Amino acid sequence: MVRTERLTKRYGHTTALRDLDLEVSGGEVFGLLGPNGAGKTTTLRLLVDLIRPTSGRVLLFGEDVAADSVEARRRVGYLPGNLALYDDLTGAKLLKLLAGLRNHADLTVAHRLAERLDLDLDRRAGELSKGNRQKLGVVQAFQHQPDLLVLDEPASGLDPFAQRELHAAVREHADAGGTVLFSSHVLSEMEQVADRVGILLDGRLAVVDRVANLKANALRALTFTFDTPVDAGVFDRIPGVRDVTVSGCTVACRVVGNVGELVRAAAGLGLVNVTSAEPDLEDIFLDYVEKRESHVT
Ligand SMILES: Nc1ncnc2c1ncn2[C@@H]1O[C@H](COP(=O)(O)OP(=O)(O)OP(=O)(O)O)[C@@H](O)[C@H]1O
Repeated sequence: MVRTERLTKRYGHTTALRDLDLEVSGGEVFGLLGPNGAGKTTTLRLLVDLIRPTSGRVLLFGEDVAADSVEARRRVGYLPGNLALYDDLTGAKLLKLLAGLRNHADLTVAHRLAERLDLDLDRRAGELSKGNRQKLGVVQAFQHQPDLLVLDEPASGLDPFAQRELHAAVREHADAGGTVLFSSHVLSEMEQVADRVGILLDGRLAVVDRVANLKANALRALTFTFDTPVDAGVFDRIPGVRDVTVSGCTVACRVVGNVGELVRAAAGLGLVNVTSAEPDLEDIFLDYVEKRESHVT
């Protein structure tokens, strides 16, 4: 459905994206994850041919997007990161206008999704709150039931209820054979909905993997508090545990994989409290680099 070949975009001296090779199949939800400025928006805009690459190419449905195929464009739904709406139109009129531009008269899907997201289509776009504007953007991307959905940070500004409905709609779209590419800063969002995740850092695709693999292989930071000071050696000996630091009654460490043995050992030492931090993107990326280098040497 989607294939990029050495896709590169430069803005003056800034390389926003370099040598991206990516393939996404029908029925797949692919999440593009990365910090600010990593190149996510650039990638998605290249995919929908809003901007053209410096080098490399994008194939959608087996066809080069630069070929300007109207047929291929009809099969794509896009939610831009910087959503612009006609503020004087109501949601219903705006959706009708956009559907008309695509020769798509049936608004049933749009109305159903608006209802699920709790979006009032009778209000003018200019009167809508940020989150409700975002919902309208989501609905216009979905409304013609495109084969490919390209969504730039779709959950941004949505309340938890609307996020859950959005994620459900994304899953349903893929389960019906459609393809979804979406971007986010947040790993936990990927966990709920993506089949595979690509991590972009400084314009490079650093890792592509299933979410479960990324998480299972990531180092998790744990902090234990005990009722009396403990010996760090107990923790050092547990497989997968590293970077143990002790400060009074508190022990901090990082652990890869199963935390069962570590937690059991801690429980036997007068444990008062334990906190666990989600591995962040940078940590996951660094783990991968570390592992790759240790394979090479
Ligand atoms: N039109 C432009 N002109 C010049 N530089 C640009 C332009 N668009 C993007 N860039 C630069 O390209 C890089 C990638 O930007 P991009 O918007 O793709 O990142 P992003 O991952 O979507 O970031 P964010 O999460 O903040 O939206 C950044 O360094 C950005 O400053």
